[in-house]
Amino acid sequence: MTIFQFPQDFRWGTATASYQIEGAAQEGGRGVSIWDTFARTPGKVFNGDNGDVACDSYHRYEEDIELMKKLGINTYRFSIAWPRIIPDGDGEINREGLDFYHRFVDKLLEAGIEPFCTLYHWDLPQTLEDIGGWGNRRTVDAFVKYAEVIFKEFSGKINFWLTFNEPWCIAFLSNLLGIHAPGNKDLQTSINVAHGLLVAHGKAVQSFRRLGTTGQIGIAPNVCWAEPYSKSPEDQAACDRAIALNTDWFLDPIYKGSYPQFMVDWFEKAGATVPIQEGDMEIISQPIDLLGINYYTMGINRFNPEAGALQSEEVDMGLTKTDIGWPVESRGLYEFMHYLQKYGNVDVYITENGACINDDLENGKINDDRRIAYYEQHLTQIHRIINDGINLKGYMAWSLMDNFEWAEGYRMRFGLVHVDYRSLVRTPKESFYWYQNVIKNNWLETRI
Ligand SMILES: CCOCCOc1ccc(-c2cn(C[C@@H]3NC[C@@H](O)[C@H]3O)nn2)cc1
Repeated sequence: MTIFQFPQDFRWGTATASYQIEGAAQEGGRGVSIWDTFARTPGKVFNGDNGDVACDSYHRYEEDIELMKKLGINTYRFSIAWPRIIPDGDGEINREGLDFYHRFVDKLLEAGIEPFCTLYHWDLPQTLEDIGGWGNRRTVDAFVKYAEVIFKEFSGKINFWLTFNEPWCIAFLSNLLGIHAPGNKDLQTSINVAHGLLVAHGKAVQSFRRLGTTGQIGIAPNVCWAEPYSKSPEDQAACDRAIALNTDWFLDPIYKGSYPQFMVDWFEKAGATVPIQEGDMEIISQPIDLLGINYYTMGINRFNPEAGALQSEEVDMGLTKTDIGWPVESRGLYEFMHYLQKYGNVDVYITENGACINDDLENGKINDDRRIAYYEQHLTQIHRIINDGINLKGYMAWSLMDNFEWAEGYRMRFGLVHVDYRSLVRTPKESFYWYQNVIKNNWLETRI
């Protein structure tokens, strides 16, 4: 057995997102989001599942906060649903939506839990998608207006802010691969979306500073760490492209004021260009205070000219997989965090990490040992990373509870707490109690 002690000020938390847990999709003045539309499009979401009810956290948030208190977390990452605040995307403010989040945030603060707020976690008002979504500058300006409403309302209550969750998913998973909403499958569209959200990010950071909003602000890319299947230069280049599209494509503009040229050249060969306007890169590269990093798995990749826009194919190496099919390999988190140092030793929070393990109730318990093993491996890497002097300041497990896992619907379960979607009864899993013990001790006791 080994004991890994964490820093005294290390933040322990969990993460969720509005569309995945709230439900009440037609309540409180909420408008329609692209995920309401996408989920109702036949064949897009497993079993035709949608977020109409989800975990009903809109009504059960006090019960959720009691679970957080029991878990012992001091930080809770959530997202605000833009369609609850400005239902048609760019028009009237919905006071009822603001009041809901005030009640929620006040309860969190009462419980001694730090709110860690994501402004955009994929639920774009449908009216803005109807005019071209993030590729239309009107959507960018509407986002800034929405962000300013939230900054003015919650400054002083919220001190940790993220503009966007997983920009690669927003741009490429959703507009090149078509797997998430709105489901486009076009390279130029996806590059336009990526650029639009980056400009929106930069403008929102400018507003954050101008309004004197309390706290720190950043963005949360999801990581793709890939290592070459062979020593061939082609396989290494295929890995470089896969890593860069999730990370450098977004963080180079933010930290360096320019896109990674080798990727710009790669896409130009495919006939796609970045729609940069005068002043965009200066706006995008507004200094930020922190980074959220979402890590789930890593890949062993090789060059394959038939393997999509990047010609980079992940090879199945026979590793243990979670129930969503992702290899369990915590080493990639350690390697990535050292890769990230090229942007400086910036303050980083792991804003998502977790395992899809679909164990169900057995005699009133959920013995999700595989999830415990996943967390033990990844928290061991977190300890190594901190010991290397990297400014890793906190960790939020994905997720507090089972919830709507996008195109996978409700069949894929990432929660520390089981949700019975018929009764909405919440049941802490064995991993909940394991994580509770880590938090209480502020140390990790490995079993080997
Ligand atoms: C067959 C081709 O496949 C291409 C890759 O397809 C995917 C799908 C899904 C993901 C994905 C899902 N998650 C978890 C979420 N993070 C945010 C939060 O809302 C969680 O629910 N992270 N990444 C990545 C890649």
